[in-house]
Amino acid sequence: MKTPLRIGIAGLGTVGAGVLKVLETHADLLEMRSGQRIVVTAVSARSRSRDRGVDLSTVRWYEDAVALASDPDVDVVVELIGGSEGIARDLVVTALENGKHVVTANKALLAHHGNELAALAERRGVALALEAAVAGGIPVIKGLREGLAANAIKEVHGILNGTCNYILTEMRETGREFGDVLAEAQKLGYAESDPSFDIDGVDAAHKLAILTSVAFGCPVDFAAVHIEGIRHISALDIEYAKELGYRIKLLGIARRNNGGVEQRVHPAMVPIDSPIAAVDGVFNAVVADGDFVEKVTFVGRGAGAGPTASAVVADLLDVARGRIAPVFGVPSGRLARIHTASPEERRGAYYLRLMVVDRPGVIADVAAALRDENVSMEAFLQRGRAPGEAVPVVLTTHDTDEASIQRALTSLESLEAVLEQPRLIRIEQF
Ligand SMILES: NC(=O)C1=CN([C@@H]2O[C@H](COP(=O)(O)OP(=O)(O)OC[C@H]3O[C@@H](n4cnc5c(N)ncnc54)[C@H](O)[C@@H]3O)[C@@H](O)[C@H]2O)C=CC1
Ligand SMILES: N[C@@H](CC=O)C(=O)O
Ligand code: NA
Repeated sequence: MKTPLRIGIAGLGTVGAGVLKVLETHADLLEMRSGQRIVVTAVSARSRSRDRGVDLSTVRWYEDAVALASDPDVDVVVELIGGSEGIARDLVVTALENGKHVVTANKALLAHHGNELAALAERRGVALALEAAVAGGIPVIKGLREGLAANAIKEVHGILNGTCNYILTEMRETGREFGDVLAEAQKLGYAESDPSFDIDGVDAAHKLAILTSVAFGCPVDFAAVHIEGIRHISALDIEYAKELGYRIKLLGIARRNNGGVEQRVHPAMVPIDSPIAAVDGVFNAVVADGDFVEKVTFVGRGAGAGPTASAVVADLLDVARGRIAPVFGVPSGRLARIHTASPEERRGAYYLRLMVVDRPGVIADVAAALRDENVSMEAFLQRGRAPGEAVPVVLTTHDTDEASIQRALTSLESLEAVLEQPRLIRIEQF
């Protein structure tokens, strides 16, 4: 019988408490599957008194999480504190330097420091496992790195933030306000400790940067991701999307383009009958397009205690089985830097909403601004009459260059009859 695999968990919040629960519930099942008992020998968290539903009285408690990384009775450090700097980074670096395996759900840390941490883990011959960091409970890292390893990947895209998808779904289905739904997502344990990371698209960008590295075999390059969030999505846009046959989703897209790879996170309209449009609530979806397998879609819960803990514990099983994969699918010295294609190189359709003064000649001015940039309109909506007052005018375009639509937008903004900043949402046809 093998000696137990001893783990130390730093951070006992939503995910940490979830991991304790899975380990307790499935102790025998996990041992049967891996051939090794997994035992928690040490923990660190801010509040010692909080009830986490699991008896921790025999477990060593560290006030200083970094000290846990030097405990001789810990084989694997599970980092569930969060944040790209400070304590989480110090803990992971110390654990790897001490030759301990690390399992983490921390996408911010990996997006900013993944390259050097992967190199350090390789030098020490230990695992740095990250399944929980991207799309929560969906085994998308394993899916790409192992299941699709025979393919050159052309594109990977998807819904990568559960909080935003939950907010957009609730707004659409119930007409509730953005702020109320966000508070609920926080209560459910979906949101980041700073929820602006969710709603401003930063969390999805962290995940996309990691996915891009695994999909294309390049170093993680968070700075290369173009990021827009969902703050400006209004109930009006959600209604118009419905009417035009679309749903609004916050998407992450990494696509080969002009010899490079473009990486973008932004809200997009997707056709209502596309598979991704049906992915609602806290669910995430990742679609990978491989040259031999073609499109593969992964769908599941992208946030919350149970789903995220499921991914953390699966990584612990890999460690117990002695399986140490290259962190990003390729040994870190062989990750090949790749040219970043600018978002300006996008070609596609767009939705545009303007608030204009309802008076003769305004629509002709709008049409002229688009004509001057060679932008062709596909649909046009203006309902109701409010002479002299603000009314919404909505249009969609045929495929056009991003650079052209951005120039047209600048002209439209400068029209005296355009009263608010125009809203532009990309339309993605998958
Ligand atoms: N909540 C979710 O659905 C998901 C979260 N993640 C990631 O998992 C990580 C943890 O997230 P949550 O559990 O949601 O956060 P949380 O805020 O619920 O828990 C964080 C824990 O870290 C502890 N902590 C903070 N500073 C500490 C310190 N200096 N020393 C020791 N402990 C400290 C807190 O006491 C708390 O127990 C983050 O990296 C997050 O991005 C990843 C996927 C899903
Ligand atoms: N805040 C994140 C948690 C999972 O990564 C999300 O909402 O997706
Ligand atoms: Na995952």
